[in-house]
Amino acid sequence: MGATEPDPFAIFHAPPPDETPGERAEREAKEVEAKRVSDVIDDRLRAEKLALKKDKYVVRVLLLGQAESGKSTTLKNFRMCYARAAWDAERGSWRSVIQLNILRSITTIVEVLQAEMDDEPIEPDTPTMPFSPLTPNTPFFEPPRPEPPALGTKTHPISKQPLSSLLTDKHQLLKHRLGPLRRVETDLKRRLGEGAVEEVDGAATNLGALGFRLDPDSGSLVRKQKGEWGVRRLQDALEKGSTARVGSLRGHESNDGGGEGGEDATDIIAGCREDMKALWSDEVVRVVLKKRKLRLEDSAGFFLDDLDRIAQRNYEPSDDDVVRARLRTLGVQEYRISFEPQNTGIFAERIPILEAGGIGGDAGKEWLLYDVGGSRTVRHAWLPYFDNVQAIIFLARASPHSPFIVVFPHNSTPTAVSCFDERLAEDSKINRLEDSFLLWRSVCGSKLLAKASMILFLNKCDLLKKKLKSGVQVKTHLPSYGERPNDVNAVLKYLKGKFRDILRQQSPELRQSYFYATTVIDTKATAATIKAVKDSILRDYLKSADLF
Ligand SMILES: Nc1nc2c(ncn2[C@@H]2O[C@H](COP(=O)(O)OP(=O)(O)OP(=O)(O)O)[C@@H](O)[C@H]2O)c(=O)[nH]1
Ligand SMILES: [Mg+2]
Repeated sequence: MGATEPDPFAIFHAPPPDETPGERAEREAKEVEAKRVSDVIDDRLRAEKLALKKDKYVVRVLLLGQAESGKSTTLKNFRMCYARAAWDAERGSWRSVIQLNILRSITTIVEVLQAEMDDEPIEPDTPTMPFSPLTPNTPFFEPPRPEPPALGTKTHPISKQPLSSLLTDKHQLLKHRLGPLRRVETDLKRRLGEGAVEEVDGAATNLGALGFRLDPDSGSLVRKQKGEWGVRRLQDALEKGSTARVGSLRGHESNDGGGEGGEDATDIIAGCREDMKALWSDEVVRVVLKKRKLRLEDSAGFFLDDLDRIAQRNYEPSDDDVVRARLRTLGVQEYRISFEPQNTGIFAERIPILEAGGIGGDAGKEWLLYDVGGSRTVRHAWLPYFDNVQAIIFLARASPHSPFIVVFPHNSTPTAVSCFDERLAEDSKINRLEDSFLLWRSVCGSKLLAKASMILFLNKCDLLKKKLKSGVQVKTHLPSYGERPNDVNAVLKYLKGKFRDILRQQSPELRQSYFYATTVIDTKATAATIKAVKDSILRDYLKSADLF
């Protein structure tokens, strides 16, 4: 239509010929309002379109796997490599988590000593889940079922050997002097946990079978729930934890665990450094721990060998400390990482081509990484995140694991420690591995995830190495392992084969897959793995989006 031609619709918009000045004012006001509303709608549509366009180019990666398999630790490695500024800003606030990890170890030892002094019997071994054949399509997001005791599992108490004669006034004194640390621990727990205390996967630790719970008011463990804590919003928890102040060791209760009059948790911990060191280095204490099958040095968040460095007033966590710190994830944590083209290898090569073609110049720059809680009770929270996922990084523990629960009668402190007890280890290990296989099977078989690349980390290779070196025979714990060599490479090959078979059988369609043997607390080695993973995810993403 030419610019000079009359608008045929103008008649519909024209004011009535007999319009009064009042009507005119009213009409004009209505027109202004209509225009405003129309503009708002247009803006919103534009924003939505832009967001949709941007969203299309966001790479979504989910970290999945059992509890304590190393998901959060892997994510820490990612952030250390590719979100350095945010990582540096957050590092200091991990101090309270590391302190809590230390306090947990100390109060556990104190509890053990008390149990030994009281000549408490060691509880019978925990009944374990019977090994069942892998069932196709087993849903993993169901609430946990109570676990029946293993068929034919014998429970006979470990013989009582009172060490009380070796426990002297020195131990009483240490116990007395370190006793108040429990209050600091309680306070840190309360702050870091933000009341988000949930029941934990019984299958992973056998605690479900025993039934413990963490009392949110006192922060102490009582039967029927679990002795760890978790957070929904990590940053919030870290911030709160880092400001923890507690009542003085000399007596008065803290107000909400803190307040102006309280001592800083760091001061109290620094003040107890020599006593904590004396406790941990005491030979009799080591014998008691061994007797009660507590291998703290192999447990998550172990820092007792670093007390000289960490129990200081001016302690600042190092990268390695943060990587080794243990804070259980509950719910789903989302992390955004923006990759800069110059640092992204394959991505850097492709960007000019993509931009020249005018398509998806931003493709693959923005990543959303989702870290989830791995215990059975929180797996239901994974499902809403399965949509539109580019890759799954699945963490499985390479190390045969036999959680052994020591039950303390007073104010119970259950501790799952990776150590081998011949009787228990066999069942527990198989169950744990079975759970991991079932989980992997469910993830591989999910139709929602059919197009996602699958990346498997067989993690905790350092522990595997350590255990094999100590003489543990894999076939004892995993009968199907047969007569294969009892060395790291053979075990990894065997596990990889199993996981690969499941992937092939269960995947709804052909997909990319990658397998890595990892020790994600080794940040240097992991940096290389993470880079390879990033590049392959990106390559697959660009291919799938027809941008490559
Ligand atoms: N020795 C050793 N420890 C590891 C390794 N990977 C992780 N850890 C430690 O194991 C503990 C548990 O790791 P997380 O990353 O918190 O486990 P997760 O899978 O996030 O566990 P949830 O949050 O409970 O699901 C932490 O204290 C880590 O430092 C490893 O390769 N070797
Ligand atoms: Mg985690």
